[in-house]
Amino acid sequence: MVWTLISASPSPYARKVRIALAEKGIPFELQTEVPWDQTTVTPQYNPLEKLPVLILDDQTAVYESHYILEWLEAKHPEPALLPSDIDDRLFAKKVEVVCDGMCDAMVIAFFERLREPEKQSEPWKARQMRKVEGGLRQLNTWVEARQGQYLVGDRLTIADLAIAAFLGWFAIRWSEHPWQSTYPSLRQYWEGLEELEHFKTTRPSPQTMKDQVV
Ligand SMILES: N[C@@H](CCC(=O)N[C@@H](CS(=O)(=O)O)C(=O)NCC(=O)O)C(=O)O
Repeated sequence: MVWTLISASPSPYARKVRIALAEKGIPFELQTEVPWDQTTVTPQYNPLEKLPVLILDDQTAVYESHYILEWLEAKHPEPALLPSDIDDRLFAKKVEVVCDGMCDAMVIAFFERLREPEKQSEPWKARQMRKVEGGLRQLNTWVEARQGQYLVGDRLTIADLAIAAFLGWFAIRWSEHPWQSTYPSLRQYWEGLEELEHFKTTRPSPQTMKDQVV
């Protein structure tokens, strides 16, 4: 029996896991859902009602993308998606923290904008977008300091998966944002990753939400 990954077509969090499973040669069935619709089965597997969820042969579930990646690294260490040097490992995880946090801020801002205009909080939206702008500045600084194609060391790591997952999603979620001209090094690094086999096959696409969320 193969594992099942509950995913959503735009999900940057799920894309990290889809790439990691493919890089590690682990077969899995992709179950694409809209977690915001009442038809979703996500809550049956994750009390936090969030995807991605990796469902194992015994129907137990692994959830929270950063934890799923840590779990995969522990259970299927080859090929490694974390460097062997402990400081490089911790740095790769720090990069994932920033990218996941930028995704979280974008999700909060997205739903704030779904409220009636008079119910939207401008300072709350501004606070979320500051996190995205600060995160982009930080990613660009890190990318400009890298040695080669990858962010950490000379091989693909979760840092690359996290940055590409955020930027790929951001590029469709907020296509008019000027980050690609403001940060040409970040764009060039991201474009290089998107040419890799398992990045090509996991490109994000928009989803249609049926039910009211906020
Ligand atoms: N911290 C979580 C965030 C996952 C998350 O927010 N998933 C969204 C879907 S998507 O934004 O990735 O497309 C979700 O299931 N949201 C449903 C909910 O929050 O109730 C992770 O890293 O896995």
